[in-house]
Amino acid sequence: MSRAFLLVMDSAGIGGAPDAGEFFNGEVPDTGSNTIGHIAEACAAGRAEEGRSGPLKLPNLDRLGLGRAIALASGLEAPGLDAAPEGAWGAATEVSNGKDTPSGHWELAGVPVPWDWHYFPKEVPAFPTEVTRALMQAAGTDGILGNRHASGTAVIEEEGPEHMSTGWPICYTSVDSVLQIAAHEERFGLDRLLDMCREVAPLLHDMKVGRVIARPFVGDEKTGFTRTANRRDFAIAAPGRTLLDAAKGAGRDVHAVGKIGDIFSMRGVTDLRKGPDDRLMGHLSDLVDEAADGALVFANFVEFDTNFGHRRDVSGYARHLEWFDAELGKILPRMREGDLLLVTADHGNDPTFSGTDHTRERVPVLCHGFGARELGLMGFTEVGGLVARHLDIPAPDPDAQP
Ligand SMILES: O=P(O)(O)O[C@H]1O[C@H](CO)[C@@H](O)[C@H]1O
Ligand SMILES: [Mn+2]
Ligand SMILES: [Mn+2]
Repeated sequence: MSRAFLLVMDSAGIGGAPDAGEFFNGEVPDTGSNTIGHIAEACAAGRAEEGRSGPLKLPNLDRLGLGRAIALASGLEAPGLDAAPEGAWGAATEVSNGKDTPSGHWELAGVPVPWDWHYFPKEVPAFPTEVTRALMQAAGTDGILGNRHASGTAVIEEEGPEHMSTGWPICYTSVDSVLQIAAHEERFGLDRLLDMCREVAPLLHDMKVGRVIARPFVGDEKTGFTRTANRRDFAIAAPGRTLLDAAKGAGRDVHAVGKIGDIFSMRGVTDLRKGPDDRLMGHLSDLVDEAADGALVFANFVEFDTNFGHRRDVSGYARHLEWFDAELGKILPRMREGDLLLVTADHGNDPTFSGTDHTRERVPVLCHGFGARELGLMGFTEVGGLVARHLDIPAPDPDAQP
């Protein structure tokens, strides 16, 4: 038996989604967005020179077939990504009606989202009275701050001082189906924030709001406020039998690295390892040695998205890609005979694009362990199917009980 390592570079899309025009950044449709492709172009043109320099260097991802996958997905010949593939490569197209993390991950794990998510309106207040009341009750406060669409880093700068004086939680949303709660780890308390999220989550899930997200931060008015790695997502449980359910049901170890545990509400997970991305890479490296035959290792690297995509930081995104690629170069030679390592993404977040939100894109499917071949265009669910077949476990099934 052999293992499967499924790695999600959060938001590392490669353009070309046929329905991109139905998704928006503000008023601008996502048509033409291409996260990795546009980063490669910006790097080649000398427009991504902060903390790095020159053309985008991703030799390991490219050897797996990244450049070919970008061309297949979007028609773009990405500068510097022109290696002859040694891996099995393709590009996947999403069908779920959402360009968010849970939609992408569930569908990759074999279960597309069967409902329309609820989104809060771009009004102030954004939340209906029922929700605001529930938030105040769960916090034990006389009010909440925010109550609008906001960027998470901006909203803690804007509302942080009042949060420190009143102790009221900062509640905000985005174009995604989320209710986010930011609170100071000491002033408000991390455990209290997590309890608050846990308490209001069922009400929001009933409304088909995908996630309640705890966004703890530290700092003060003088030095500024910074978010910590203690983010927690309280997500609706996936409908149907996911890849994780299938693996756990077959008696396999399922190692969730990063936010995978949160995204799947811990269902189908037997071991959870968290931390910032550099620590996640350490966990992944440990699991290359430790994971048992037949195990599924499912990892999400979130910083592409949170630190660079939403921040429209092209140099930062390029740096993180180059870091990931270099780390992958140390992991790949340590794969055992019969192991599968598959690198993919859950949606786009093109840092060269309009707005600050995700972009609807196809994603790469890059495999080590299947030899060199073209997998072509496929659906997101086929990624879960490929992994299940490799592990010789039942296929994920959206219509089956978990
Ligand atoms: O601006 P921040 O708080 O990082 O928000 C981002 O994080 C949310 C969850 O991934 C997304 O909906 C996006 O808006
Ligand atoms: Mn994501
Ligand atoms: Mn995001």
